[in-house]
Amino acid sequence: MAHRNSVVHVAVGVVRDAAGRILIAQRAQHAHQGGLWEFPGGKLEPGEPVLQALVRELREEVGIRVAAAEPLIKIHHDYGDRRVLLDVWNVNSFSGEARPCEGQAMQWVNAGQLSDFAFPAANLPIIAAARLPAYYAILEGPDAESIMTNCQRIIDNGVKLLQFRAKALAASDKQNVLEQVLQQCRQHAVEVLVNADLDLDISQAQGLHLSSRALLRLDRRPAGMRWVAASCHNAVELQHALAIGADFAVLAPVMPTASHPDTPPLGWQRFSELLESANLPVFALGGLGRQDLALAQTAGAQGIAGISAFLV
Ligand SMILES: Nc1nc2c([nH]c(=O)n2[C@H]2C[C@H](O)[C@@H](COP(=O)(O)OP(=O)(O)OP(=O)(O)O)O2)c(=O)[nH]1
Ligand SMILES: [Mg+2]
Repeated sequence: MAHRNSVVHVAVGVVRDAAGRILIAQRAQHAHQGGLWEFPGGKLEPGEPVLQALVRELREEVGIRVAAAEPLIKIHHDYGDRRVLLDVWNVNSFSGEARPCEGQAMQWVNAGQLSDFAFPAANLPIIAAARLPAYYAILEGPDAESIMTNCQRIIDNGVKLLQFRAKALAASDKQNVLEQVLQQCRQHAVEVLVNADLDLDISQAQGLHLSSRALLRLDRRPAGMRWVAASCHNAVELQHALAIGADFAVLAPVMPTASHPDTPPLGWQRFSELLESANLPVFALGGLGRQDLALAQTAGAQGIAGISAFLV
């Protein structure tokens, strides 16, 4: 029995096959959170490094040999009868065929199907993280033509998630340009979140992106949206994003950036500290490029967000 005040550190794997399907299993009825679905994994043994525990647990529970894993997200959760730290890793590289070694029910599912299964409460942000890509592009430009050119460049760079910000556009052009962007993105299966400050009809978009000011004005998640995201700069804003039920946040600026020359950058150390208690997928923004992805993930990020990062 775990001591009431100790935190149970758990290594968890989001295992993906070549087709991009994710492996889930059902927890034994008598176990903690029994009967619910989970990503395979288990408790670290005393003194055991987390990656070693991940490799051991995935071998014991589903019979695969992990070849490589990258950090996805860390979740702190208090179940009342137990406090856990879920240390979640992406596993895209493994050998052997997954099988239910402990007699548990097991399935490969598409990321979009994850919400059809009952998971423990702590898993909500893990499911968001598993569904989200590693890049989030912010679409800006001085006029309609440059916005459409930038949109195409972002798509050509393989980005699948985009925020329509377009702050500099004339108010009368915004709705029209948004519609063109939505059409272009739809053809390439790119999801679009619209910045809430633009005050547009977003019924055809996949989500809403809240500026930090818009975030702090809300006390609940806007209804009817597939994705709700928020721009954050500090712990208070991150906490508020979590409290209203946002799916993910963008935390900025990590590095010095030309667009906000007067804002002191957080740096990776502070960024990483803020993520320790975020319990949400968080993209790193500010002075970064696609080449910073591994660094960002090591600091606990979902990935990289940027304006110019995806135009080159
Ligand atoms: N593996 C896993 N555990 C999760 C998830 N979500 C979640 O809240 N948990 C919790 C439930 C448990 O309290 C804890 C995992 O412990 P566990 O019972 O699986 O540990 P274990 O595999 O070492 O099992 P055992 O040897 O103690 O039987 O983390 C998840 O997605 N995967
Ligand atoms: Mg387990």
